[in-house]
Amino acid sequence: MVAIQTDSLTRRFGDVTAVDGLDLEVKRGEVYGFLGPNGAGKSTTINMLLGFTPATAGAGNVLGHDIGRESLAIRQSTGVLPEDFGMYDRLTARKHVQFAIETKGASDDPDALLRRVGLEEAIDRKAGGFSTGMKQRVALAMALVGDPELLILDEPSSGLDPNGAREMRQIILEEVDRGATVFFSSHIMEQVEAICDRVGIMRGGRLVAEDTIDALKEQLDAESRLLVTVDAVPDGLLSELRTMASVSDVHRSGSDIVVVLNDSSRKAAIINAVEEAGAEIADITSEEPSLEELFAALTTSDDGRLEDANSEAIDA
Ligand SMILES: Nc1ncnc2c1ncn2[C@@H]1O[C@H](COP(=O)(O)OP(=O)(O)OP(=O)(O)O)[C@@H](O)[C@H]1O
Repeated sequence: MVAIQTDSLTRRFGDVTAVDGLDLEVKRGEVYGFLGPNGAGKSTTINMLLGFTPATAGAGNVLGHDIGRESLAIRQSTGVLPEDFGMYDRLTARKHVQFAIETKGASDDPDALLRRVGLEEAIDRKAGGFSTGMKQRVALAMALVGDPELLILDEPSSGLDPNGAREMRQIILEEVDRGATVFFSSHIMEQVEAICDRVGIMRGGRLVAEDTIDALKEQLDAESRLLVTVDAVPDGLLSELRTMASVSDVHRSGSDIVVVLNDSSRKAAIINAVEEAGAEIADITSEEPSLEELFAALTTSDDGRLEDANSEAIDA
């Protein structure tokens, strides 16, 4: 079953094509991370999915409802945390959540929802004095009203401190456990890596990559690094390693031999070669590329190659 589907969805603002022929498919029960640099078209896509912005061309449906004609039904069964969330300064946190409960015809307990998002101390306080993170928590409580089938969260962790971001992650996982689908945009790669089943990466209004994080790393031929700590580097070893298959770089960094590989299954062969050359291995560490590097590769370079941006090398 599909939760979100778009077909060549396009939105232009004058000369700017914010979203350009987007084909998305998010399955029910999935946690889908919608990524991309500033201005890539994420919020515009979300606004079209919810009927806040009409599409210029293309089509889409959310939970089986057409985004052009049935946005009310979509919003009724979706919990939304919008990018710019306006609050009523003179209303308390409880009033905000009560308002969302009434709008949805739900029967939640507003205090329980506010406790769940960590705002138990501020239930009766007016939102005018809330910090950005507190407002974000109220918005999340409102999004959770009515146990929605789908949560659409635009930058859910913005303004949250590290504890808040962790709690947000926990709540998202609890929602998925009860069967919800979660579609969220984020710039926090750690968070995305921790909870997403799949990610889609937008650039210039187009989806430039979409898959599981592991599969994306493989598709990109992403480089992994093997750090072999040795007692001493035998003469000629570095040159020998450089000639081995799948090795793209070899250098020495202190007592480590750093081998950059574009096929992580070749690690055992490297370790064997180091041992056969007579070096005593004290430690072996392997570093896989991070989502951060993957994101940078897909959104900044034309050839999609990963940059080698880690330790400073001292060439032997
Ligand atoms: N109402 C609007 N009028 C004119 N241009 C707009 C409007 N909304 C968005 N845009 C433009 O569309 C493009 C995509 O913007 P959008 O807000 O969707 O990006 P985003 O990926 O959500 O960025 P961010 O990560 O900064 O939130 C940008 O060039 C933006 O300036």
